[in-house]
Amino acid sequence: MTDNPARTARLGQNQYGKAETRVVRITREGELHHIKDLNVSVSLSGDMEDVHYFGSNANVLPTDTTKNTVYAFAKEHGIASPEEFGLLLARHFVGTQEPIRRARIRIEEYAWERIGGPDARHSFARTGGGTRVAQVVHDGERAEVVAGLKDLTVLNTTGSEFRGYRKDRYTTLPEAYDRILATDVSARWRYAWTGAEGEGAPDWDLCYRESRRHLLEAFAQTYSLSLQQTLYRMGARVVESRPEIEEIRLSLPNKHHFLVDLEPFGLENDNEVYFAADRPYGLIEATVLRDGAEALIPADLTTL
Ligand SMILES: O=c1[nH]c(=O)c2[nH]c(=O)[nH]c2[nH]1
Repeated sequence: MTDNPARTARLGQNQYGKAETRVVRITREGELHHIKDLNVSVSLSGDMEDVHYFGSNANVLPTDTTKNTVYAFAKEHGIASPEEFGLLLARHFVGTQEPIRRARIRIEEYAWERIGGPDARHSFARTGGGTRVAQVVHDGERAEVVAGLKDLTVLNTTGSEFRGYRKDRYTTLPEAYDRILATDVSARWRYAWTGAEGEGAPDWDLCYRESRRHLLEAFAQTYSLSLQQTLYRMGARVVESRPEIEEIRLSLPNKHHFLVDLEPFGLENDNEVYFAADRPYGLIEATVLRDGAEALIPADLTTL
């Protein structure tokens, strides 16, 4: 079987797996406990014509099994980093199941910080400060690792202008000489590493920590003439500082803060009271590449 039973239709791109398996792994060193908290989505593809055309499940590893594998691997291998855990899973599915040719593992990691003072060993609070994300794709030969973060909310209370822009008969926006600049940073960066023989893997945790730090420092240190300019500086800082990274894509909503008109109350608003609008928002997105690198991160980060 593999013949298409229909005359005018054929199967296109397809993938399957268990989405959003939530796994919490506790590691205990005596009374000192460590926590890793992940949301893991598995997508497998390969020789899947027969299940779609004829309902033959002979090539289908159940999605339930992929979920169980996530839990079993958390026990057997622990979770060093989302990138490493994703690579372990991707290599396992492609390496042990003949019909599966490609595995994509997407992981979100929720961070916890210790609470309870100096003696705290087993109490944690979920941190704000964004969610770490990683995606690993493995096709039996090459690996591609794209990592990043999302929902990291940042704000500058000064050091931001927006003026000198084009104006037409619909333009009402007043020029801003000193505005609030706020955004939720969503960033994805692609590693040059492909998992070839003898190629040492990057230190995933270090690269994550440092890239996050560079993004935040560039946001804070850039005197902004537009969010576009700030975005470019943030991306360029990462590419210039981390040789492991070939390409970074940023998606930055411009979280507008409008000065409230206090005149009706006989009060002056000297850049002190703002209305924080949640929508609509400007959406500024761009990729920053190392010279000579290929742009491989998709334009729409919500699909990644
Ligand atoms: O930083 C900005 N970039 C824009 O393109 C834009 N457009 C707008 O209305 N406000 C802003 N701010």
